[in-house]
Amino acid sequence: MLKTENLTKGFLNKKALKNVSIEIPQGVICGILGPNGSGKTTLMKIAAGLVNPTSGSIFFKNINIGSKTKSRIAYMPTEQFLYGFMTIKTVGQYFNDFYDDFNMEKYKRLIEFMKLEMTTKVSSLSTGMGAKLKIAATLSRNADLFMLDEPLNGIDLVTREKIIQTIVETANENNTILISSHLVDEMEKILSSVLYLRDGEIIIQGDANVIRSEHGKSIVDLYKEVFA
Ligand SMILES: Nc1ncnc2c1ncn2[C@@H]1O[C@H](COP(=O)(O)OP(=O)(O)OP(=O)(O)O)[C@@H](O)[C@H]1O
Repeated sequence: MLKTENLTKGFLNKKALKNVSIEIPQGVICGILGPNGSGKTTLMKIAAGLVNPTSGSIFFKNINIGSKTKSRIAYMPTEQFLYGFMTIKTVGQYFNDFYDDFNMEKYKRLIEFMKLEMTTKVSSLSTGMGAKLKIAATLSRNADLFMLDEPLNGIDLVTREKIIQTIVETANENNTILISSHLVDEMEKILSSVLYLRDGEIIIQGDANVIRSEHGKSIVDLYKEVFA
């Protein structure tokens, strides 16, 4: 579903991605795992069509990333991208107007599940509440590829569980979910595929069960070993 060939991205004298060649199949929840600065966000931004690679290629369903692919990809950045003056209700209306694949019923259900109120203004949300809103809005699209950059950061334990549950409910055989995270412990149980990124390079990639059995350890333990 998402394929890159020798993807490289340079910023001035820094290479954020170095010859990254990956293939992420349809129907998986794939973790992009790596420490700070390893290139996770850069990879997602290139796949979302927001950043151009310096060299190499990237395809989504065999089409070059561009205007055609953007409408099928739902990308949730780490930063808050919703306007402070909006209420949770108007965020839903805004998404509904903007994206043909937006499911307002799912949005209403997720807002309730996350214990948010439709009348609350974005500017008055706490960090964790803002994170829940971003997740609800992004996962209410019926996209083919969802990319969630650090969806659990700064979020309390109970809410992290809710977010994980929502991700699992959204996953199906027709879509792909890509999640970048440092909180590998909590992600382990839902990841069916993983990419380990170090310093812009892919060091391990593939099916989570195959990687577990090849290395004789969990995804978390392998993470600790590789990045120790
Ligand atoms: N716009 C930019 N200008 C210059 N350097 C950049 C830019 N964006 C990213 N970088 C550099 O590219 C490298 C990879 O950054 P990236 O944000 O992709 O990492 P990350 O794995 O998402 O990190 P984190 O976990 O801290 O969010 C870092 O060294 C970063 O400083």
